Amino acid sequence: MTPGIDVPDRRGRTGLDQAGRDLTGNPRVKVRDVRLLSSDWYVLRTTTFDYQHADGHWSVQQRETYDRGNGATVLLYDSARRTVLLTRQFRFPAYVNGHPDGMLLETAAGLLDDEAPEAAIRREAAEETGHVVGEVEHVFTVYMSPGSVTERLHFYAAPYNAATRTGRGGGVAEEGEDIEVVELDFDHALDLVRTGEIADAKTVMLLQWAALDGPFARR
Ligand SMILES: Nc1nc2c(ncn2[C@@H]2O[C@H](COP(=O)(O)OP(=O)(O)O[C@H]3O[C@H](CO)[C@@H](O)[C@H](O)[C@@H]3O)[C@@H](O)[C@H]2O)c(=O)[nH]1
Ligand SMILES: [Mg+2]
Repeated sequence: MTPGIDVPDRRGRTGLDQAGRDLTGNPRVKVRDVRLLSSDWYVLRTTTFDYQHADGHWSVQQRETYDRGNGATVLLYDSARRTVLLTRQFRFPAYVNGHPDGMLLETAAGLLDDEAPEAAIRREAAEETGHVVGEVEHVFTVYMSPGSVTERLHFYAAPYNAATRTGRGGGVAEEGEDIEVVELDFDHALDLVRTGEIADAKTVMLLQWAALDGPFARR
């Protein structure tokens, strides 16, 4: 009996070794085996598959995948005041890998929790920043780290202003979240990308999109 496979793990999941076994979309890939390495919070698997190379020969490959589900993020912007609303929170994985204090400036974001991406991002924006936004604009949906992490991240943008503020934000305290809401002048935010002080991929992508194609683009 293995938690996460035949009996529930601590988050109630079973069958975690089934992912990918039924894939048929790519005739050059035949999944042979899926081994669950960890399901303590998110899920780590190693998958063995036959892979047909471009020259026709087959080889056996093994790849670890880290599965934390899918996520969504939103750039909150105020065109009239030329500002954006970001969050600052402690990120241990960044801290342990060279970030000076692990306090990252990021666009509001979160995991989907079985919701549709648009519903999830409205909930996360409200929880993290205290703003209940109206229409959200879909920007793009991308794989953030396709060699190892399964996650697809859905990107959105939405206007905010004094009228959309309904609470203080800060995240869900019971989940251990401790999030500071940070309003920045848009040009200052772009400067922080240049200096490396904004070092979170989704945030860099949304700020550059806003300058190139979004609300602050020169047209
Ligand atoms: N106990 C426990 N809790 C965890 C663990 N990992 C995460 N959590 C909790 O799970 C929740 C995740 O918060 P969300 O707001 O849903 O996700 P996020 O971490 O902000 O993720 C967003 O940013 C990521 C980094 O850029 C993105 O990868 C992700 O797609 C999303 O946009 C938080 O309450 C966090 O404390 C863990 O190992 N153990
Ligand atoms: Mg979050």
